[in-house]
Amino acid sequence: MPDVALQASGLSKQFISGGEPVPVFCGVSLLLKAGESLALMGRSGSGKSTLLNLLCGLERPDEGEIWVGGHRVGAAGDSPKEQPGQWAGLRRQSLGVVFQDANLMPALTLLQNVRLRASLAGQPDGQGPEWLNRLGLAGLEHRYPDQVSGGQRQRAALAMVFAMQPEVILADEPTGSLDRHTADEVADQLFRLRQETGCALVLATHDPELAARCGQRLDLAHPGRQSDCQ
Ligand SMILES: Nc1ncnc2c1ncn2[C@@H]1O[C@H](COP(=O)(O)OP(=O)(O)OP(=O)(O)O)[C@@H](O)[C@H]1O
Repeated sequence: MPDVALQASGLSKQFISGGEPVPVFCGVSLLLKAGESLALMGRSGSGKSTLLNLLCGLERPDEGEIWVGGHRVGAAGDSPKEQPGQWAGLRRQSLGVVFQDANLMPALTLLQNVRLRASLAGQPDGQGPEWLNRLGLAGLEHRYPDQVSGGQRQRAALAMVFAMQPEVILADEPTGSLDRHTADEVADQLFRLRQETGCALVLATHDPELAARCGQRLDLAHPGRQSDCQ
């Protein structure tokens, strides 16, 4: 695994709403080595999800560059024709993305979801039961996502992402919809497995306790950040 897992430099993004530009953030930079973790903090609407979308290629930056595993993969001026395939390959193999919801395919069991994700990443799918077991889901392998609780779905989504053995996990409020006790359990499993596997982690969260478990913190609500945007 390369030493620098994820790097971004000078990222800026604005949307157009009602014909008017709406700046979200400007000049955002970050650097994560293998095994490091970063909490993305900021009030609602400060751009946490938007930044995660840039870091996994679902949105393009207006300015700035992104490197994954030492390779420059995204820059503001890149041809849109070249980028989708490159980013899709990274999301298949190197970038494990955990969104707030809609991570699991509803027509597949938890085990089938984990196996599919592992095999798409070129990893052994025979370890699916083990990943589910490590996330505390033994016995639920053959249930469908709508037959388990929200916390169990979040754990299955994490099992799926760890089964990819990615270089980087990007997680958007992975415990946001859970009660405190379940959120703590899911967070414990997330950080334990992150440490074991050595992947880097970027975590968008409103939860200061969860953020405190990350080695680095980036606050998108920092005063002046949006007013810096021209
Ligand atoms: N496709 C879009 N078109 C226009 N504006 C958008 C679009 N997507 C996001 N925005 C705006 O960009 C800003 C940042 O949104 P984003 O979802 O990244 O914030 P967030 O920090 O993740 O919020 P939350 O904590 O509520 O999830 C918001 O003002 C939002 O309304």
